[in-house]
Amino acid sequence: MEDGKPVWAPHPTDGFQLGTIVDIGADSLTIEPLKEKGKTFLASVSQVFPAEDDVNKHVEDNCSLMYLNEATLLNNIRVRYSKDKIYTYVANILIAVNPYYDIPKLYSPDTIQQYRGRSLGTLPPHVYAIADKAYRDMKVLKMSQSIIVSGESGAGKTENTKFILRYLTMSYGTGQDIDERIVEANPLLEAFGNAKTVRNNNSSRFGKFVEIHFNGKNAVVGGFVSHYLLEKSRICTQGQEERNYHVFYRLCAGAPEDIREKFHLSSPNSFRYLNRGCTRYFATRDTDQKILQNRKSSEHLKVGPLKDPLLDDHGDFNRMVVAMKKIGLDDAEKLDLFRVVAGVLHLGNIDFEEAGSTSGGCNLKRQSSQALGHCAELLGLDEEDLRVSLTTRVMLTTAGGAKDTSIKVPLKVEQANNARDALAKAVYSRLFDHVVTRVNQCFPFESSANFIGVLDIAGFEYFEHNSFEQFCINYCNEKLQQFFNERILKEEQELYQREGLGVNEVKYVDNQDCIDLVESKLVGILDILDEENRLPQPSDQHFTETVHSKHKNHFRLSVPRKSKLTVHRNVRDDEGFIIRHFAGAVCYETSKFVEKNNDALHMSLGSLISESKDRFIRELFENSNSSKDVKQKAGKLSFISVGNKFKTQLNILLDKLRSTGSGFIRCVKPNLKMVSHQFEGSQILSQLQCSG
Ligand SMILES: Nc1ncnc2c1ncn2[C@@H]1O[C@H](COP(=O)(O)OP(=O)(O)OP(=O)(O)O)[C@@H](O)[C@H]1O
Repeated sequence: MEDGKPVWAPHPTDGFQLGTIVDIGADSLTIEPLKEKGKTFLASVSQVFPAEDDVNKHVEDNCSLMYLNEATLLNNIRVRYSKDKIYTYVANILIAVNPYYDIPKLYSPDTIQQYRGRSLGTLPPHVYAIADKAYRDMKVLKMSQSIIVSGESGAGKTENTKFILRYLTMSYGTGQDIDERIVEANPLLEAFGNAKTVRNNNSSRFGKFVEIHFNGKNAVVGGFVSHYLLEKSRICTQGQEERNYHVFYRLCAGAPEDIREKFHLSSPNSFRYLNRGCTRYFATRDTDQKILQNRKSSEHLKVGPLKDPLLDDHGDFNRMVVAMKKIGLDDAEKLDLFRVVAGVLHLGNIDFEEAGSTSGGCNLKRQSSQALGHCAELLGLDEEDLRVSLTTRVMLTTAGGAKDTSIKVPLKVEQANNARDALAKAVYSRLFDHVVTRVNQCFPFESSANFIGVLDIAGFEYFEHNSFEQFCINYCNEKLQQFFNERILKEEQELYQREGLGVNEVKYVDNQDCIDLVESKLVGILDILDEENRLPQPSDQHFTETVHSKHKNHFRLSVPRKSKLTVHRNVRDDEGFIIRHFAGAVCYETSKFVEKNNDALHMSLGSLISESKDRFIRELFENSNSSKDVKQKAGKLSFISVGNKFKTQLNILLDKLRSTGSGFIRCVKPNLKMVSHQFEGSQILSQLQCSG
């Protein structure tokens, strides 16, 4: 840094500000901001960076900045964003800032045409350029390719994924039905797997890897979607400002009268699984008038609809129906899907009260009988069987003279509530699996030469309270970061060395120890959790204590009281742990880890649902709780591990990624208000740091 020349120094909201160095201390610098002459502040030497001569100039590739550092990179993105240039390269990696509005012509068919077959860098940075590079690499190297799209919730991963899919099918499709089906599959997946959260009105609550397959002549022949970790807690409860999955509201708002009657639908107000969250519909002024008054919640009637340029529950219902038709679902299949969604809503309305006898059990509340009837009817169950299965649990005796005799154990109100919610989660998540399977059947291919896969999965997450969901997603991000390091840093450096280029070694932290902490056999956190689940009386506390005792001096693990944040210091040692991730330390609260790690229904519910009179419901539960299985497992604790299933899926995914060429897109959310033209520097900086 030269004397008197402007530098970038930290700023609490903008990330960095321009200033000049007025004094140099042992390890800090005194800075005078350009905007506030006469006022000075101290900054550590490591946080002050040289500025470009012209800070209003911008470049398409950050690597061509005179000084490449955190501050100049942030400034370059800021200047470009102010000119609607949301895409910027860092060598081959694309940074994409969410504009939160439609930039004219940015994704038009003409633009698609322009990028076709053009090398990276010949046209302005664009997601299409990354898609085309993947295609050309696939063609030239005769090797499948992957594009990893990452970023926090609301950063634009799903939108960019869709742009890639549309680009590839439009540019390299055969112009046949299959191209349209690949694009049309999205609204369907989004209806069942996306929801309004405080961070994103259309948040994907599952991860996905979408493959587009090509034949030997490099034309599109089909597609395949793999999905990961649907957020199940949302099916039963949502935060006050959040909603359940879109399909519930779309059905309530948009279903024609005959469907509404058949499935006994009404406003979101009247369903427990909806009315504890936000019950308003997304609508425009016009579409709001199309929704019948008796389908609107009191909240909606009072404050009006939610607004989002891309969402409209009434219109989206019709679009969803059209998408179903286009991908080949007939009317009966469509009604099957709606029926199960409605069945879940009625199931949620079943309430229990203490039985008032000495049994310690519970009964259904009288006013729940209608909900019970509707639910049983829609899910093809016997009303009485459903009542009994929700309020009692069957156990087989394992010893003594009466071995293998089944006994009915009454459930307490809280246990019955849990059983009901577990059934709702199981039914809905099976339904979601079915939607994905069905989507995959609609673009089948017999064989393919290569594929281009696009990974759209949640980025690193840390909130004030973090649970099993964040634990899984951050474990996934550790694995992806390791892959990124391997691909971008390690392989590039090896190349430089091979070619004898004197490039300074870029240091990065190997995170294998963190991955091992989670996934090692027996001593890894996932295996410790499974072990806990198999105990006769598993508990979150015991699990947490075991984690701490097995990894006492692990560099990556510590107890919550060592946190820098007060909220975490209040968490007891047996209530949580801190993991030092590559992107920062996260405190996980382990309450419900045991429950969330188990996908099995209790025995009575398992056999009830898998023996439904309804063919569709039976098919959803095929290969899971078959009655034979259940009987065999009787006496033992039924347990299906969520964590280890995810680990297996993730390892398959990573093997796949390692066997393909790769491209990376880092999506950035410009502000927390979800509005256009607002660049909040400091939080963007932390996203860039999180992405390594
Ligand atoms: N390129 C874009 N142009 C216009 N609007 C965009 C663009 N990218 C994103 N958006 C807007 O931002 C919203 C959030 O984007 P998106 O759903 O893709 O985020 P995400 O990273 O997938 O989030 P999540 O992890 O919650 O699913 C979109 O619904 C859309 O309104």
